[in-house]
Amino acid sequence: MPGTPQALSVRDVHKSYGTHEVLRGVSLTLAPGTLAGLVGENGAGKTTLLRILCGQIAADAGEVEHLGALGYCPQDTVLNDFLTVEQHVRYFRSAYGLDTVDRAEELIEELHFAEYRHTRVDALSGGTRQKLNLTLALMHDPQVLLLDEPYQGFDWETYLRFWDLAAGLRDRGRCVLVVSHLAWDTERLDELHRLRDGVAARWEPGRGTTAGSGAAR
Ligand SMILES: Nc1ncnc2c1ncn2[C@@H]1O[C@H](COP(=O)(O)OP(=O)(O)OP(=O)(O)O)[C@@H](O)[C@H]1O
Repeated sequence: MPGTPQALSVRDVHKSYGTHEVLRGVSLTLAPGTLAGLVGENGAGKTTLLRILCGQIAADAGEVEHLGALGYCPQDTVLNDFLTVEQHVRYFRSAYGLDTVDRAEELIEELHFAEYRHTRVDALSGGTRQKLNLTLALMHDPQVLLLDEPYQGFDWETYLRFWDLAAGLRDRGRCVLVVSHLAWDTERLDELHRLRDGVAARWEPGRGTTAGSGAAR
């Protein structure tokens, strides 16, 4: 809708690694209260785009804007093997400047791993590490969430809980972008975008792409 502030706005983003042109003008807009998917084949540039969106790397050209705080859950967990779950939460509380860890506690309960609160990361299963990774990305209740393959290693129950969590965030007005190499469970999404040949396009599986990639909603 014209005039409505977008939660995330990406305009004509370009990125090359040496002579390898990965992003060739990506445009994408997401409104507040949107649960969106971004799919693309291995190597399509999804992680590159997310790293640009969260400021980890610079684009060669283009503009990115977002409302409020941003949460980024990277594909690889960024955890310290020698710290417990609770120590990670305390560390991130301080990094985010939060008064309480109430939201982290809620997420730990929602994702069902409270029993590992005092366990060191090197003794956690891969799925539980990923639950902690997700909790750390969400515990400051960001307005915009960028989740790179967030359900890797989750068992079925946890996978379903993840989607409940994502839908709940959307219902509270958050903008959630779930990135995957598979167009899987797309009916859970409000909208789906595909990254291909360096550009993003709105995509309806089985019905093809829609011209004008940035013209979401
Ligand atoms: N730091 C880097 N230096 C050089 N090339 C890179 C770098 N990071 C990524 N690439 C290349 O850029 C392309 C896009 O990589 P990227 O990780 O963004 O893709 P992706 O869509 O996330 O892939 P996947 O689904 O496998 O995670 C790949 O060809 C990759 O090899």
